[in-house]
Amino acid sequence: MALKPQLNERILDLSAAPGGKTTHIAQLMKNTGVIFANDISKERCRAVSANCHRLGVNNVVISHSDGRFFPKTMTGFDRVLLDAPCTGTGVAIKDPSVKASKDQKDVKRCSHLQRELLLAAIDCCDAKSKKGGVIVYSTCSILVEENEAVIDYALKRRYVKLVDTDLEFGRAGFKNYCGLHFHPSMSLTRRFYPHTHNTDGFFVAKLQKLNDNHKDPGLKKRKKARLE
Ligand SMILES: C[S@@+](CC[C@H](N)C(=O)[O-])C[C@H]1O[C@@H](n2cnc3c(N)ncnc32)[C@H](O)[C@@H]1O
Repeated sequence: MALKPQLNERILDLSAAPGGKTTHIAQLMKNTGVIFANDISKERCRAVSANCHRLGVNNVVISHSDGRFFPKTMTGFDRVLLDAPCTGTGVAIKDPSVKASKDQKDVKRCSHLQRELLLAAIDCCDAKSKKGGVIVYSTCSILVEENEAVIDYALKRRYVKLVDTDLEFGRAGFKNYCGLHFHPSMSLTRRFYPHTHNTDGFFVAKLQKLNDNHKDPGLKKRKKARLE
């Protein structure tokens, strides 16, 4: 797992239901430390609770709130996972209805929400954490709008850098795509395809937080305009 949780850490799973990854993280942490498992859906939070009980997990605190506002409640996590809500284009092989039920509006809506959630995930993470300061972003979509474009947006707004996912297979993320140009480090992200890797279509990026400030994306342009 790209998140690489360590014993006794403070972990946040920002959109956690039904809890597949939360319970796996708990297992890797041998039930030590604490995992905050949040999801916007109260109904789906019940599934997180049921799965934790079923698997003997006892280091999880479950909350249901809109992850975009989570930094207002709590920050200072060693590691944060955002397994983001997405169009699910990567699982079309299992659920062909995705192909007909999603349109460009859904893609835009998801991409917008993913950007907001990723900034929130970064803001919840502690850049000074001795062991961590790590954020993992994943989707089960293969669309650039939901993956590289979201990461690129965050790189411009927060002090984070892409690091190796340590995953042994998968293709490199796109640095350029249909006239869009992303940060050169985008090759550190990983794409997975059903026809190549015999998995669901999936995307994973790992970010290291460098400091807790926010970047001002318009600053360079304004400085340049002042000099001209
Ligand atoms: C891909 S699923 C997460 C799957 C989970 N990581 C697992 O392994 O079981 C995405 C989740 O995001 C939740 N979600 C959607 N919008 C959200 C928001 N604004 N804040 C928090 N969670 C949200 C959905 O309810 C859904 O459960």
